[in-house]
Amino acid sequence: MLPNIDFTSTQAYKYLADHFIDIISKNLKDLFKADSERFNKFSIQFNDILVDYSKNRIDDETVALLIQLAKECKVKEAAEAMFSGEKINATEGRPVLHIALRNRSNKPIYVDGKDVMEDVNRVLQQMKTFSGAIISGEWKGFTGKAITDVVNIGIGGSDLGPVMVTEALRPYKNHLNMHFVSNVDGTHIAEALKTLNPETTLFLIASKTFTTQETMANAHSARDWFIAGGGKDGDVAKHFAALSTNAKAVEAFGIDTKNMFEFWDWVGGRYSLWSAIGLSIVLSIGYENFVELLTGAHQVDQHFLNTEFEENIPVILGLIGIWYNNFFESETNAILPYDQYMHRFAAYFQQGDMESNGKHVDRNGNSVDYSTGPIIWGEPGTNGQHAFYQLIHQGTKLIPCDFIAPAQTHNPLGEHHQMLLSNFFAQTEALMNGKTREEVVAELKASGKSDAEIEKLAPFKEFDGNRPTNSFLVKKITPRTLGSLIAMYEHKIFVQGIIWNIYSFDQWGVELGKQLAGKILPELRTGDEISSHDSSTNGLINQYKNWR
Ligand SMILES: O=P(O)(O)OC[C@H]1O[C@@H](O)[C@H](O)[C@@H](O)[C@@H]1O
Repeated sequence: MLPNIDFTSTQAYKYLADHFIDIISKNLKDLFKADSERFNKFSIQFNDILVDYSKNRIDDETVALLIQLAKECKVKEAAEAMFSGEKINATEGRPVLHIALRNRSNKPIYVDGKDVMEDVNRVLQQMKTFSGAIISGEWKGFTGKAITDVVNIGIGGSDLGPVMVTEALRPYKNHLNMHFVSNVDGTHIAEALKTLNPETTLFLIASKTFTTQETMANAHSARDWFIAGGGKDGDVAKHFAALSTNAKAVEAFGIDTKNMFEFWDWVGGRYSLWSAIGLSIVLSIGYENFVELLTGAHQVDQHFLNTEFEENIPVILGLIGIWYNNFFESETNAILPYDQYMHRFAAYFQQGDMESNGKHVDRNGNSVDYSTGPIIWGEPGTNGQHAFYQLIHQGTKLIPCDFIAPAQTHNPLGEHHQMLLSNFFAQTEALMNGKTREEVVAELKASGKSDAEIEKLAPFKEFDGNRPTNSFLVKKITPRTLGSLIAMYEHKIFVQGIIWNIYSFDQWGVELGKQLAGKILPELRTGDEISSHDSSTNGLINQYKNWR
């Protein structure tokens, strides 16, 4: 059972509310000046990842009170409930066990009396054998040629994780060309198929439920293309595999269940890249590297479960997020990787975080009167600097930012990496320190501006600073460090969901639109004028019919 506590009625929350009034008047710059130990105190190194959270609007008391909050909200007990296979996803009646998928210790984890590790290891072995045959070229297509291209057809959690990881780990990739098709917009699959040869293409139909409209439509179009390209029904087994929890639907689609890679309803879609959904990752970087990814995540799982809150990265990150969300009333959180390969990291955690904690009903079924999950967004640096950082530096909104950068690049090229990292360090420093009126005036004077010009320009060139950041300095982006980073964010989201007293592992909010689209689709099939909706929806549908 998960705890059921209104965090706003805890002692810690009341103390934090008072303490907030004190902190709001303090400047980060001064906090650094006042405490030479601040960086040492407020940074944690975990293997090859240094997490520096010292540039946050916190002091010793803030951290102590936030930790008290986590304790009062029984975060540890909740983590233990998750790790031991309790059905903490109560609205779907399921355990939440992505941690079992990367449980490299193989310590048994029981669901309804059965050790799930047997199934986990069986499917991992199946993925190893299959990927080995495809990568080595031993697996032949219907005309006897080896596979050259792999198309993962899936959406949401069955797409974002595999895309993000295969992109982030491109330096580890083999000769197979990877393609990802998610959108039901026919353009997506049409463009992907243009360059492909049915004789040498393998399709992975990735869908937990195997009922998702977009994925099924794309899968059928891929199958039609394959048949039109010379494949026979009997050849489908050589070119289609399914990654799913739904064996019946896989069979009904015509995929041999021998080519089905199973996972289980205790794996949430947005937490599924560690499962059979990761087959495209395995095909791209090889099984050994996939195991490294799992190992990195497993190490963080153990850290999260066993480390005191003071040194516990996901707990600290989760609490700092709550500090901004519920006291500073910040609404968004930017994730800014200074690594081109990580360009889908923010998109991945848009689903990871927003689908998990974008809820306004607490675990009692009541509407909450506090703010929950933040809006997650971001792009790789330095591109973002030339686009939206203006608002982060000088806008009216407080935007806590996560900066992520590798110390070592996979592409040493002249001074590129030093330039990149100089920007990473500079941005967090600039956001913290800002630029005072005196500094601006001195600078303008030195550039020869008149007093009148200086007076006019100075307000626009001033930076308040005091803008918070977390810095993640990673020795190098490897399968292992990436696995660790992802798991840190996953558990951060968990910590926040527990404190907000919401269910982080369901996603009922995506259903209504799906239901209505299901009703509208038949209306679009006819030429009749539509009048069954509000006037806006009717108007749009009828104009669409006029124009199509
Ligand atoms: O893997 P499936 O069943 O096709 O689902 C894909 C996605 O479907 C969406 O509707 C869900 O909100 C996501 O959580 C999920 O990842």
